[in-house]
Amino acid sequence: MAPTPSPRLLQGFHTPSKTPQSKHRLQFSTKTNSVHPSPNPLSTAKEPAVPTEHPVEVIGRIRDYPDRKDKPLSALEITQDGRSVRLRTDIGYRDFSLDGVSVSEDEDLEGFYKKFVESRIAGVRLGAKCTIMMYGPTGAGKSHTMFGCSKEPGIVYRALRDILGAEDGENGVDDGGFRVGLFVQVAVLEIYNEEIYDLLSGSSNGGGTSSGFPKGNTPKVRLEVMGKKAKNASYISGNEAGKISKEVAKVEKRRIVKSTLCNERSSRSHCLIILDVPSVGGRLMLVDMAGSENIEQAGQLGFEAKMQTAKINQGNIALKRVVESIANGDSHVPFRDSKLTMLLQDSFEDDKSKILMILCASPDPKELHKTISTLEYGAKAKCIVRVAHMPTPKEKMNSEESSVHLRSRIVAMNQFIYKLQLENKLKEKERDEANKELLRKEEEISELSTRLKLIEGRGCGSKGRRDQVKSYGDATIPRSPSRVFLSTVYEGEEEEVDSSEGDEIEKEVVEETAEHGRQMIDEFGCSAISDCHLQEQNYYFGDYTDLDGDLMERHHLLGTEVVCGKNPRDVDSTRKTRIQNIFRLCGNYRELAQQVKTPLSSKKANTQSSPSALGKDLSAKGSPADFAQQPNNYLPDIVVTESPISNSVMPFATLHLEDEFENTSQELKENPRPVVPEEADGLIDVFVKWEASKESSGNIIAKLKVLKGSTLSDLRKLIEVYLEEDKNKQGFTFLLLGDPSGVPVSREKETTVQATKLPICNNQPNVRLACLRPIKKPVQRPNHVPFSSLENTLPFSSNSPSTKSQFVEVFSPESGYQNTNYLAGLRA
Ligand SMILES: Nc1ncnc2c1ncn2[C@@H]1O[C@H](COP(=O)(O)OP(=O)(O)OP(=O)(O)O)[C@@H](O)[C@H]1O
Repeated sequence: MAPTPSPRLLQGFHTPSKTPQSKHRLQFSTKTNSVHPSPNPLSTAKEPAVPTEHPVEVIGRIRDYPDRKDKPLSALEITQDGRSVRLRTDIGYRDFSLDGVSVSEDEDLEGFYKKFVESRIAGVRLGAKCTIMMYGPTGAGKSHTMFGCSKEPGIVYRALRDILGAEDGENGVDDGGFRVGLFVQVAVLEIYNEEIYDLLSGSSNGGGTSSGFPKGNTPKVRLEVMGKKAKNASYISGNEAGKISKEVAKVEKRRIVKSTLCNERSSRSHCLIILDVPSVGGRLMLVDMAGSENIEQAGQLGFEAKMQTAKINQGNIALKRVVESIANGDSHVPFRDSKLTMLLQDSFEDDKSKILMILCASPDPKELHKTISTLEYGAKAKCIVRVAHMPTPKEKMNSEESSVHLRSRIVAMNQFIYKLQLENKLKEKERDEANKELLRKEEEISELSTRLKLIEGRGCGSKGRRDQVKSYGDATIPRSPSRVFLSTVYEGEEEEVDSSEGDEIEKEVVEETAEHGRQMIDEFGCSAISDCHLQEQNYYFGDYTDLDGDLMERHHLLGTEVVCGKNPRDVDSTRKTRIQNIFRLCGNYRELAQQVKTPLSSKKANTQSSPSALGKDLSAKGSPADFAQQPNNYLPDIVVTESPISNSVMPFATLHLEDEFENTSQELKENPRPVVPEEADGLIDVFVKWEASKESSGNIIAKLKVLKGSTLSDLRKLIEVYLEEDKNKQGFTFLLLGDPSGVPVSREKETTVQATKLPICNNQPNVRLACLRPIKKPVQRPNHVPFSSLENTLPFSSNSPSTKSQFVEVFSPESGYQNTNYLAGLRA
């Protein structure tokens, strides 16, 4: 027999657009006659997959024959998978697909409960919401399944036991204490003639309360529906399943029953047992519906009976319409059509709620039409699917606003983070700079501390040395031939040197022999002698009055003495100017020394002209300090320390000593030191004057000491140094004969003409006269830097490029060959 669904159901699937106001979009399928209908028709369509769920689970329970002795062949066949029922008739059969089918003859209540209900009850303990409703015609076993019988408890008591926990041995069930302690609240309602009654309320002494149990057969309290719940419903609460079960069993007997043709104790009302688990938010609704019987078949006669039956069916019919409306996607779901549907509204609308519909049916072929009607209803309910909640436009807008707000906050936070990172980088940079500055300051402090210690260490000695300087002036120099260590701070004065000079001028304490000072005092009558140590090179000077009564100034540096007239300008000249001259001398000699390595004490070296040989001998002697400590070697009066300059000036210091031996005092003669080859050489005095002219009187302007082997070029350097202080300094040429009739020596020949070629002065063989012819063109003198290279320090008296180049060839480091010749010339 072909299924005959209602024309409305055959209209097919709903469309979501039809349920814009439906909070829960339930979908209903009409494929109830298929053997394996899909619960979700959308799953078979080629539409985008939408998350759905199956909120209504339909289970069929086929009761036993009332009379087992004379039972006909069953009209129902259960498939092997236990999910489909085949209804056989005389003209064919009809299959109904359910979620499960149980035959009570084969499966008692316990088995049925465990198989289809127990899992739902467990979910309620965890906070799920479940509605279990019994649907079927009268006498089909709804109340039997829900409440059981004396032999076996029904779902209500099993659920209470499972949720609350049964005492050991109670109801013959030992749960091992698993379900103990869960607190529940239970309300029992009855819907009769479309009125809600509180079965827990009313008692013989005034009615039940929420905290007590109703006593006696007191009138039932009618309740109003507020929203989706019965207002002011009584409830029983506790965690003892036994006590609550007893009360539920007691009030269940208060239901209105009536004997009908189909059921001796037919339930004339719908009974709802509502169990809440507040601690977890779980809810269990157990609904035993009144029989959906045919009025005539039920044998209800009379207007009142028919009206009662009609009211009973009102709930069933309303529930059926609700299911169909939800399934059809109607804009309006008639929940308010009956009290039953009003109280069941949450069961359909709540996303967390599931419905377990138990279809009770009789295997009796006489009840076939009622069975078909019941199975059709169940099949419809089974096909209801719940589409996942779709956000409403308002919710969507709120969500979008929320997303925009969050994005703006993210942007703001990113900007804030970026700002903090920049500030952090700046602070790190400042910290690094501060650390560097701190390190610099620490280095300065360390350096200053070192200087302070050095100064403090010199302090005592300096005072003594200054005293000795004074003794120089008083001509009380000890005449011991032994080395007298005379040390002074630079120039013996406490004046601060100009900072620009101070970097180059190192104040050092030096050891000085008494000979020089004494010689300057004895021979020249210097009134005061000051000495200093410039870059580890001795320099001392003093004033004296020469035989002509002229005030002269005598300088000694590196074996070279410079004697010059004490120009009145010198009185006003600063120490700085004097130091500049001395520095230039030192610079020249340093440069020379770097070019030529001359052994000091080797006589052979005096005749050797090979630079390599000279250097070799020097290296054989070791360091100057080692050399000075060798007993057979001459101890220079200049204490040479380990420094590039002192090493470099060592040969010239020795040369100077040769001269000193020639002019040695008696004490030195009494204690002759080993004569070194250089002692055979001597110095000649060269008086310098300008050629007499309109501008010059021709007086002697300076007296210089040079080596006999010196050339005019060498002499020029000394003169130019002297002339550095002369503001009217001019270039000059040497007059070989010392008078206007003399022929000037060209600059090119100055390097080849020895100073001894100059005319003898005052008939003294070791005295020469250098007459200078001024070159009119003034020469701009640059600011010289102490110890700079010669070409940068010494002024040029001629603009001739050849002269300059020659000059450079002699003294520049690149002119090793010429330097060698120059030294050889000096020594010759
Ligand atoms: N599975 C069953 N096994 C044994 N007896 C049953 C079974 N189902 C029902 N009965 C018996 O059938 C009778 C009717 O059952 P029940 O009262 O449960 O029907 P009902 O569906 O509730 O009918 P109504 O709608 O009129 O209340 C009861 O006496 C009950 O004991």
